[in-house]
Amino acid sequence: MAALSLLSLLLILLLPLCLLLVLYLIVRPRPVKIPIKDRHVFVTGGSSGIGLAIAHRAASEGARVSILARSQAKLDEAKQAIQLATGVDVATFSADVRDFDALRRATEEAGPVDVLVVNHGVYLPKELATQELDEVRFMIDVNLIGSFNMIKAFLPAMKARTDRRPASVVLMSSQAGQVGIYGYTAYCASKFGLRGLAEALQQEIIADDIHVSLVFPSYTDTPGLVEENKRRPPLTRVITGSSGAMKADEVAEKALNGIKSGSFIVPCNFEGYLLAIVTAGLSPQRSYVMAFVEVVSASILRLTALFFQWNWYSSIEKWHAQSKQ
Ligand SMILES: NC(=O)C1=CN([C@@H]2O[C@H](COP(=O)(O)OP(=O)(O)OC[C@H]3O[C@@H](n4cnc5c(N)ncnc54)[C@H](OP(=O)(O)O)[C@@H]3O)[C@@H](O)[C@H]2O)C=CC1
Ligand SMILES: CCCCCCCCCCCCCCCC(=O)[C@@H](N)CO
Repeated sequence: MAALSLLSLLLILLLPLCLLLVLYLIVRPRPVKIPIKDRHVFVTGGSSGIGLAIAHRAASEGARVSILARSQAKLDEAKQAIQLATGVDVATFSADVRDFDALRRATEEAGPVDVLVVNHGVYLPKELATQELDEVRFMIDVNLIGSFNMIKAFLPAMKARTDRRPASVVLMSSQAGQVGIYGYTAYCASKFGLRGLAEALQQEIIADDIHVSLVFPSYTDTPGLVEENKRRPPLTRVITGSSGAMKADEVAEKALNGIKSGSFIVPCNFEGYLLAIVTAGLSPQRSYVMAFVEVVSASILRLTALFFQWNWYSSIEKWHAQSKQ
């Protein structure tokens, strides 16, 4: 009897250890560290919000920083703020990410980039039934096609870089790129699109020692969010109610840590970790510890996710019942 319980105890201990060992051996791509100090970090949308916070942090960590956005006035303001705080001279590029030729000119002027942070983005929430197609196209063009444009324009010089250390392409998604949310149809589509781009691109550029990170922030206090708040549909508010806004600098810290540790998926808060695990799917995973957590918690988190959906659909039902009265 005692021997039997000893055996089962051994098995209970051994099984997870074996799983850890297997995962340690098989996780791909292999772990990598991306240094930031003395490297060229290029941030789109670097004149405001999350992008500005990332540029700021990268500068204070000793990177050479360039920022790109449309408004030269906002770029100058950002440049000044970063210079005042860190003493680092930031290069600015005024261009629209929808204009591929302008991006080609920017890459020629900027020189090879080591960490390309494709962060720019626009969000105009509305139910699809009433949203004009122009607004839909605007979000897809800027968020998705604009990201393609950036990568197409900047990747050739990144591949040809003489700095042989590992490089990084970072895409700023959103939790709305992991789960569909009422009022965000076009925005969700643009951000879900980035995931397909990122997963496929990682396979294509791994041989160049370039590593993709996909960042998934929740609501973040930024000038963009202030505008979004003014037009967010009531049901969007109800469904996302539990998510308070993070500070842009907190998100920037999570993003930079994720980039430096070469993480493919970069969550930004606790909810984000749960979302990352439950939506892991076939995404690459470099960390055997995270892989272990994904494998053992998959079913319980799926159950949790179903409860979330139950809650969301109850809210929608209740809303419609009330508005009919
Ligand atoms: N804030 C939030 O709650 C969340 C944001 N995100 C994502 O994070 C990213 C940054 O968001 P946030 O900091 O809030 O945004 P902001 O609106 O504060 O800043 C957006 C930045 O992108 C630039 N930009 C916008 N359109 C273009 C364009 N066509 N070409 C070049 N640059 C452009 C803006 O400059 P200019 O207007 O001068 O061009 C600005 O620098 C976005 O991708 C967003 O989807 C994800 C989750 C939550
Ligand atoms: C196990 C399951 C855990 C589930 C947790 C689910 C939480 C979902 C919250 C989604 C919030 C969306 C924030 C996007 C904001 C954004 O991107 C802004 N730019 C939008 O305008």
